[in-house]
Amino acid sequence: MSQESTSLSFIATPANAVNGEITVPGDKSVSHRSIMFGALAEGTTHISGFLPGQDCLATMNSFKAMGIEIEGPDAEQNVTVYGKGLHGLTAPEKPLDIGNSGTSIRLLSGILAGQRFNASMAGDSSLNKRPMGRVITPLKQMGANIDAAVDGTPPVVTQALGQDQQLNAIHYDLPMASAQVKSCVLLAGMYASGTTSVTEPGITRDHTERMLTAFGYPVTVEGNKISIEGGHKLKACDIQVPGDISSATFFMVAGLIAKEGQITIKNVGMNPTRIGAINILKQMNGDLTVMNERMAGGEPVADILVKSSNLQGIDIDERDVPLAIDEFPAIFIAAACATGTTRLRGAEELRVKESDRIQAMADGLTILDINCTVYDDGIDIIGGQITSGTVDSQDDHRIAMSFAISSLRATGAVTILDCDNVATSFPNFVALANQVGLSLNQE
Ligand SMILES: O=C(O)C1=C[C@@H](OP(=O)(O)O)[C@@H](O)[C@H](O)C1
Ligand SMILES: C=C(OP(=O)(O)O)C(=O)O
Repeated sequence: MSQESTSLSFIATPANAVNGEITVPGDKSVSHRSIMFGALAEGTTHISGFLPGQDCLATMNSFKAMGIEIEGPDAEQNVTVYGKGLHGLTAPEKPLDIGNSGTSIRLLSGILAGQRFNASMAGDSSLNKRPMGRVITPLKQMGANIDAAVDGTPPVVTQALGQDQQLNAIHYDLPMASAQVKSCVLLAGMYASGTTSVTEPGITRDHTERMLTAFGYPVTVEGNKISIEGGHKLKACDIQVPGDISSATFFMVAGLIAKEGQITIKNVGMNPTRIGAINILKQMNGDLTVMNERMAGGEPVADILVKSSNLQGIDIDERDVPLAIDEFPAIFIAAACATGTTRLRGAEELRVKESDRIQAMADGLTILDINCTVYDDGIDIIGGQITSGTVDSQDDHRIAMSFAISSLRATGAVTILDCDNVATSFPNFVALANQVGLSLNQE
């Protein structure tokens, strides 16, 4: 499986102002799903604005290994997927290498559970520590022959369904607010006889539901219950991937904490299930203006104007947690630069991401002389003066990028170890950061 990372470091030296207009790369969740649905659809799907990050390329390569012809991404990030229908995948010759991507392995588990061939998936050292029991439990209830290692981590291994066997439809109450688990069960539901449904304990990103509809597959949403009947078809369509709000958040926080300046971030996806970071940063007194709201490819998008602000600590509303789940490392940097204390609770899911993001951020903030107290499901951060030092990203892209922007308010250089995985979600982060005025070097 994937090699250990080769230890790229970032050296971020303080800078006063950020300025300019940028466009961030395509949304990771939408890019993954565009390949998956395109591959399982009948006809040719054209994708524009695809994210050429390692995570989405792992999804693409997995479908190529299962016989799907895919062209691109070209220089404009266009991708063409020649779909073969719900039953057109063929057995991969080797285990699928999923790299660093939790979304790929969990959504693919739902798809592979419905196939008539055996398959196996594993990834890098970070992914191979993440919990897969959360998808294996509902898939086994559906009659899938799927397993992971004894401790519930990858490899995830699926055995072919028998010639006359189909998955059973189930109702599943999600034990945690997870769009990956919800999507996994809905994808398996396409291969089940009858209607499969899930209820979620909190609203999570709804890109799967939106894309099923865009591909002409009926899906019903009633409150927090989503239902899908097996046996329908996906029909190829064109997908415009919006800019990733999770990537944009690093530049929102950069613009807010910088002592001077303003940044405009163009074409950011504004799906209501993803805007928790905007809600939280506005409550912290952040000067963010959402402009030119419009629809593109079935998803709302807008431009965001960000101005230097005096941030205030807040108690984060727990309802915003799943809507901002990937943005907390960057929000913690905003909290470190705010006046007073920011309190987060109900965010235990942060402990099972690419790293334990509560502990990884607390470790780095402590090295930079910011006081914080860690809880099982959250953290208190007391705003203060960020100093300088060497922090470990723990191989987690979002931890690396968050500490890179912390340098805007540091008294000296912030060195960040193990930054290779920034390429999983944001390949041109360093170039864009330097373009707006950060001082970021790599070695
Ligand atoms: O469905 C998705 O595309 C994602 C769901 C979230 O994970 P969980 O479902 O584990 O919360 C998120 O953290 C991840 O980056 C992408
Ligand atoms: C958690 C993340 O991704 P994944 O679960 O797909 O690895 C992320 O990108 O922050």
